[in-house]
Amino acid sequence: MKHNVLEVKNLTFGYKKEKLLFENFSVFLKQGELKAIVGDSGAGKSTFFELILGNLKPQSGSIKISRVAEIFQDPYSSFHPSYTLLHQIKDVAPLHKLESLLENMNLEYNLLLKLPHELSGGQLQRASIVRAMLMQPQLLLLDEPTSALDNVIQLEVMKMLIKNLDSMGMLLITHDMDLASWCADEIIKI
Ligand SMILES: Nc1ncnc2c1ncn2[C@@H]1O[C@H](COP(=O)(O)OP(=O)(O)OP(=O)(O)O)[C@@H](O)[C@H]1O
Repeated sequence: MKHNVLEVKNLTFGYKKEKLLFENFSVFLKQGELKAIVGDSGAGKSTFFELILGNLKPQSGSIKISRVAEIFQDPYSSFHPSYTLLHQIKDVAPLHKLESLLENMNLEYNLLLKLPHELSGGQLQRASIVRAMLMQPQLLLLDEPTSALDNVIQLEVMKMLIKNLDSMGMLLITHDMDLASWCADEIIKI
């Protein structure tokens, strides 16, 4: 039986009491599932991730999460500019799985010896996926992970992410309905 890696029950939250972004909102996510969160600008998508990560407190309801990692929109913001990628990857997790992950993500080891700005956006986003995977999360939060990349690379990066879906659940924020329909088990509109 696949277990829930995220349980959001009857969540109510608003920055101001008179303007609630979520009212009795529930989401359950299992290992091996990918659910997409879509909604207009300002609907509360990023706020939802902040609530899941515990950076904001709900007015009511409960949120239960498993070990979590996050991949951001802009891969350059995921890494410190003045240290090599290898340095920043080995800081988060043991490296024993590195070789197969690099192969999986189609990345040369030598690229890890470079500084972030020496890589292309697509290469760097793949490196940030390698780092997230090394953390062996059970829940992976993806906030527009491919929006800073060009169209061809977007699909390639999403395919590589999905290769890892077996061992975790993924929640994907996206504006791209085509992408959501292509990869998600369920689309949640907020
Ligand atoms: N710290 C804050 N204090 C007060 N209001 C906030 C705060 N952060 C966000 N908001 C408001 O809450 C609403 C939801 O913002 P949020 O960033 O979650 O939306 P979003 O769906 O992620 O939008 P986008 O698609 O544009 O990134 C917006 O109206 C925003 O102005």
